Formats: sequence, structure tokens, C-alpha cells
Amino acid sequence: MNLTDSIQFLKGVGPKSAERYQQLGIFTVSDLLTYFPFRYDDFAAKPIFELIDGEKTTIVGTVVTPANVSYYGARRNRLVFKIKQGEAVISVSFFNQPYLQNKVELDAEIAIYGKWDAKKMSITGMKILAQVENSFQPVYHVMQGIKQSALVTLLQAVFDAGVGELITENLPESLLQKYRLVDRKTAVHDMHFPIDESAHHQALRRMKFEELFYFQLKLQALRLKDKALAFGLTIKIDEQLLAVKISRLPFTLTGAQSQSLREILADMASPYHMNRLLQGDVGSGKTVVASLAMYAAVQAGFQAALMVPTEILANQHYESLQELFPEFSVGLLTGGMKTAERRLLLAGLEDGSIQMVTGTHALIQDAVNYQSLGLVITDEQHRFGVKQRRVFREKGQNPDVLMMTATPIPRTLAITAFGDMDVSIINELPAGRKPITTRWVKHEQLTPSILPWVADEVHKGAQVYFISPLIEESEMIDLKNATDLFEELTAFFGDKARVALLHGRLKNAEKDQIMLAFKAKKYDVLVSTTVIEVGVNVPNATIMVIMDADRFGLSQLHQLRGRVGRGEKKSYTILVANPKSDGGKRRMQIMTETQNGFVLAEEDLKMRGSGEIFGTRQSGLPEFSVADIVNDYPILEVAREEAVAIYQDPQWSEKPENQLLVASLTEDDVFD
Ligand SMILES: Nc1ncnc2c1ncn2[C@@H]1O[C@H](COP(=O)(O)OP(=O)(O)OP(=O)(O)O)[C@@H](O)[C@H]1O
Repeated sequence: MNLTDSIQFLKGVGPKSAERYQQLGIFTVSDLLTYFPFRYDDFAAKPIFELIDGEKTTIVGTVVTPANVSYYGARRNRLVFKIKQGEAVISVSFFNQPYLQNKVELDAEIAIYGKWDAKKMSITGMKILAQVENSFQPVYHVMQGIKQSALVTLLQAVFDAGVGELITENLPESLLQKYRLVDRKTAVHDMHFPIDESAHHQALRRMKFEELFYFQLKLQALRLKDKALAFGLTIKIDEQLLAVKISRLPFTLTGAQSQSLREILADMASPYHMNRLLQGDVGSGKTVVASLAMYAAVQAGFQAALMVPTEILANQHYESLQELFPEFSVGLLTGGMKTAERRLLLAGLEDGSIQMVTGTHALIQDAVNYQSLGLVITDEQHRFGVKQRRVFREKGQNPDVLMMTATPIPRTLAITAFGDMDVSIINELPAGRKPITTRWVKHEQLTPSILPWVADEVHKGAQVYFISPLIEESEMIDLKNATDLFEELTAFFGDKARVALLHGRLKNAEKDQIMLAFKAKKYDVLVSTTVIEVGVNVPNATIMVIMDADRFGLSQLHQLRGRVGRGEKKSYTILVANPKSDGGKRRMQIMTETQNGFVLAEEDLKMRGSGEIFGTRQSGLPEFSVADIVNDYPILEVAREEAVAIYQDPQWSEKPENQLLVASLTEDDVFD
């Protein structure tokens, strides 16, 4: 038998079951060996004083009463008897397994696996164990037509036939020693049939390291390949002009902004392809950095495009680019544009008369052609997905690509999801920003205390956002909530505040109008659905009230809160919520405790899992078989360090000690 043999030829596997195994991804003997259990049941017997209420466990004792079956209902029955362990008497019941009666013998020793009830000193049995059974049993994900026991038998047979001996090592000896990892042969065996918990732990640790290390090696390979193959543009930066532009900004750049800008410009100036992520907490000033990079590209004779997730944002950027760069012709492209306008804009992009453009995903549609696209910036890139970012890159002459995100991505995720990218981080807020005070209040407090306080603040010149409760399942109810809140507030404030309403159902022109009017202080209060969640910049707005805040995830709350505290005035966020779940309470609590987006993102990740933050499919976030990027973060970091270290030597793939790696990577087509 060989590792590459099809499992169809194994004893006990017919063509039918082979097909079923294939649906589990098991084609060869090797696939079978690396089809690991997702958990283990520990059937080891425990003395009853060690047991916790509700625990599943094995209890061994002597049968002291005969087993009785009583029937009730149509077909239900219950088997009852008592056993004794030391001086303790334990009641045992089995439901709907009357045939077990034969296995219960008075005065004989018996081992029962089931659920322990500490109060009643009883166990609800699931099975009666043969005493010889290995106490640590693997449990696999199976499908209809394949039984747990059949899979275990098959694996056992494969190991018995000595196939386990054919498993070869794929990690260098130096790493095995450095991290005291068990060899692959032992690990694979012990993943299925560990003799005890510690053997399993060691096997798992080794397999996780292997998985994450290879993943990181591939990322490094891809990153180099991307740089080497995809020859980018050389964009000649006019440092002097840029310096003048920077000096004319109404503020000085923060250290982190300057540093990020330098990194971006260096990428642009190099002949390699830029593949960089610009990451910064809400309000840290990413847009300014991006705009300056666009400026440098246009000065060098290229076009620059900025793609954002919503039309409101596209408009906002359009305004600010025009204001910053009156010397250029700036375009705006959104889905809701009139045909004539659109045609004009497309012609301008094609003949090069429009130098800078901002817009939504309309920017990457087929009909859009650029004369000399040199730089593409995408904002909130995880909303676009990895595929779209490729499409954009393929437009024009392989432009440099910069991705921006205001979602603070925990380091764990950044290196897994974006490990093939360079990352610039703005980890500093502009000087003069004051911390945002966040309060969590109950609904009952809204009318008596929050609204009068808001009215007072409005009187002193504050502008306020009210976010209506989010109903993701229904746009209609979502809209109704916003409208109700708008009416309630209009009635409450009367002539004390001018209230406006913004929601997703409005026409784009209407949305723009409302945003512009709010910015121009024609309104004091803006009631909105989450359409303003990201990017909206009205520095004079200083109060954010979020209704039913517990319906939102932490990252979303953080983004919403980021709409205030964008100027020098003291800002507040009020979370109005009566959460029912512990998770909801915890989220409200954390929001009042920290304003650090990275801390919040880590918490969010822990509470919700990575899939929900990014939507696995969209983000291209890899799925692992044994590793878990949240909980195995320490292993991930080490694996990354080691992978980077290997690639630092340009000749690494020729060294004898790395041949195992080269072989494995070649098998996975990484070197194509
Ligand atoms: N160095 C600075 N000093 C003072 N103010 C700044 C500085 N940089 C940016 N700002 C201002 O701070 C506000 C937020 O900046 P910007 O919109 O660029 O942030 P952002 O990181 O894109 O925010 P978000 O992620 O929330 O969209 C803007 O009003 C901007 O003019």
C-alpha cells in the first residue's frame, strides 16, 4: 500500500463508499491519514467526587439492583437500575434502549458512559462500555453513508498495515528541535489515536505549526512573485512640489502620516508593483495621505483613482479633492449618474483630460477606460473583496495599488489575510484631539435626561447624529425605525433644533444635499440609518447617539463613534440600549472602556469569530484544517517569523536543509 493509492482499493471500501469519502475530500490514503478528528471523547472512568454537574463521563460501579424497563407513551421506555461506587449509590437510566437490559448483571462491575447529574446523584446513560475500550476516542465529521466506526476501522487498518511508516517529514530538523515538535509520523498517528491527552496535545501543536508555517511560506512566495513578475510603473515623484502642497495644508501631518506617505511614495517610485495596505484607526487622517499620493501620481503625468464603498463617501471625497487640488480636473463616477454626465466623464478618463477620479465600484466597470492610470486607491477594501481588487489592477498599465482601511485589523488577521501585502499603519491621532466620552444609558433615560442635555448642547452650537435601530433583515422596518425616530425627535425638539433625516432609500442627489446641508450647519440633528457608518467627515459634529446600540457589532459601533471626535471640540457618544444577552451587555461595557480600535477589533474577533468580520469568502481569508487563527495566534506569529527568515536568504531554495520545503511547495504549485 502506498500513500498515493486511491482509497477505493482499501479493504472494506467499495465504489459507493469511495464516492462518499471523496465528498469529504478523501481521495487517497494520504488524504485519509490527514483527515483529522474534530474532537475526542474521553471515556476514561472518573470517581464521582471529581465529576462536575452536567459533564459527560464514564462511571464504573457494581450493579446493586436488577434492571427494570418501564414503558410510557407510544413507543418510549426507560431502563432503570442502581450501581454502587464505594459507599455511594448512583441511579442509572437509559432511554429507549430496552435491549441493554441483558447487559446489566446483578453484582457485576459495569462501565457507563453518560451525562452526570450531581444533584440527583444519577447518570443518564448513553452507552455501556466494554472495559477494554481505549478511553480516548476520536470523533470525525462524517456524512450520511459513512459511519464513525467505519472510518475508525479503516484508519486502524491503514496504520496496522504499516502505512503510517511511509509518512515523511516536511519540516526542517532545526525547526523541530527549536520548537520541540514531534515528528510528522508520530503526529499524524497521534492525531487519530493518541494514548492520552498529552500525546494529542503534542500532535496538534505540531500539525498546527506545520499548517501555519506552510501557509506563511506560500504567502512569502506569492509576495515575491508578485513583485518580480508584475513589473509596475515607475512614478517619478516631484518632492519639491509635494513639499509645497503639504506646507499649504491647514495642519501639520502627524509623524505617522508622514511616515506612511513616505512608504507609499517609495513604492510608487520603485519599478516594482505596489501592494500596500494603509491602515489607521477612525479619524487618524488616512484620506489626506491618500490624496497626497494621488497628487504625486498626477504630477508625474498619470491618472489616479480613488474607489470608495458608498456614494455619500464618493461625494465627500470629490468635494475635498476639488478643494485640495483646484489645479487639477477631478471627476466623480457613481452608479446613479445621469447618462450624459457619465458619458462626458468616461470620455475624459479615456482621453486623459480628467486627472483624478473618485467613485464607487462603478469605476471598475467594463465601459471605463483610462488613458494612463498610475495609481489606484481603494477605501475599505475588505468590502470590495480580493477579486475586485485584481480587476482594478488590470485596468490601465498595471497601476500601483494602495488599499485603505479604517477597520483596525487585528494583527492576527492582518498577517493571515493580508500577509502578502506591505502594511503602513497610522497609529496616532492628530494633535489636539480629545478623547470621546462614551456613556451607556437605558431607554428609560433617553427622554428625561439625554434629550434635554442634547437640546442644551445644540443651543451651545453642537451638531448631533442619531443612529436609528438597525434591522438587518428588513429594509422596510429599518426605514420605519428611522422615520419614527425622526418624528419623535422633531416633536421633542420643536424649534430648539433643526432635524434632518437620511436613509438608504433616498435618491443620491437627496442624500448629498442633506449631507452638504448638515456640513454647512443648516441642520443641528441628523437622524440616520447606518449609511453614514464609514468615512463621513463633519468635524463640527460632536455628539453621536446610537439607538438600540446592542444590535450592532463592536467594529460597527466603533466606526459609528468615529464620526465624532474629528475636530478639536470635546465629543460624546451615547449608547442607548437595554441588552438582553450577555454578549450585548459585554459590548456596551467594552465600548465605554476603550476607544482603541485595535483592542475593540480583537475583542470583536474573540466574540464573533473571524468569518463575521470579514465574511470569509469576500476577504479571501484562508480556512485552516487544524489551526485556528484567533486562538493559535502565538503559533501563527512564530510560523511567520520563521517563514520570513527563510526567504531572507535569496539562495534558500538551493540549500540542502530546505529541500523538504522546496519539495512540498513544488507539489502545491507555488513556484509556477
Ligand atoms: N495631521 C492632522 N492634523 C489635524 N487634523 C487632521 C490631520 N490629518 C487629518 N486631519 C483632519 O482630521 C479629519 C479626519 O481625517 P480623515 O478623514 O483623513 O480621516 P480618516 O482616517 O480617513 O477617517 P475615517 O477612517 O474615519 O474615514 C479630517 O477633518 C481631516 O481634515
